[in-house]
Amino acid sequence: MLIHNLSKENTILNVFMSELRDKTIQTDNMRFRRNIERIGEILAYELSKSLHFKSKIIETPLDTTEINLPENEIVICSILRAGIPLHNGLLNYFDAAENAFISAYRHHKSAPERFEIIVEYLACPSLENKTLILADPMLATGQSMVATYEALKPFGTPKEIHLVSVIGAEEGVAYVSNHFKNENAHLWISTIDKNLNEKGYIVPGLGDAGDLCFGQKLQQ
Ligand SMILES: O=P(O)(O)OC[C@H]1O[C@H](OP(=O)(O)OP(=O)(O)O)[C@H](O)[C@@H]1O
Ligand SMILES: O=c1cc[nH]c(=O)[nH]1
Ligand SMILES: [Mg+2]
Repeated sequence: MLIHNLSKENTILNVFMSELRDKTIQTDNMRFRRNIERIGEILAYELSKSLHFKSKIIETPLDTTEINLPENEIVICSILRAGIPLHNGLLNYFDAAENAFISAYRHHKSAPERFEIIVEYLACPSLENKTLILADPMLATGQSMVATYEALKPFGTPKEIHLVSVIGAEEGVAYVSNHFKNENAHLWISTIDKNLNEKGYIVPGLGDAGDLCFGQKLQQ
């Protein structure tokens, strides 16, 4: 799997990242969601550099011109809840993409450090020979991404897979990297943090992305 870590370069992305992480600024839910969406747009732009382009002739009012346009049939699959603003950002750029949604949440069992991934809802078009984008802002242990990919297998075999995320933990990045090692796969990520705490939260991270987007939920 090819890893594209955007934090290696200084860009405007750093402003959006600093606002997501800042414990005061991040309490503005609308700004938090919008910053994730804006990062989705940046990641879409970066990912677009790896698409397959074909030349097309366009007629302007004055003449014709040749331009290369992407040919990929894209399906964006986001993981509820926190995936929704990232999904919107990707869809803002990939106008013609088809869409899939999956609910994968970490269900904490008896001890806070133990959880399993519960997949309950799944809506997906055919993935056969398409370009699959899996979007989730947080890549902590990597289990949600992998459980999602496994749940999507009955919908067909994509010809390439792009994982899109905002913050990953080194452990989760290693886990998905290993899981997708035999696939034509890329990871597009804003930054990678060192640690995971005992509850599976990324450190320094930003906290609970789902809650920061949409408010706290009652534990099931
Ligand atoms: O890499 P992992 O260890 O699997 O963790 C990442 C997942 O955890 C969060 O979801 P959460 O279960 O908090 O659901 P939510 O989006 O509804 O808050 C996050 O949005 C990812 O989906
Ligand atoms: O740090 C983390 C890990 C998983 N999910 C989150 O929202 N934050
Ligand atoms: Mg959450």
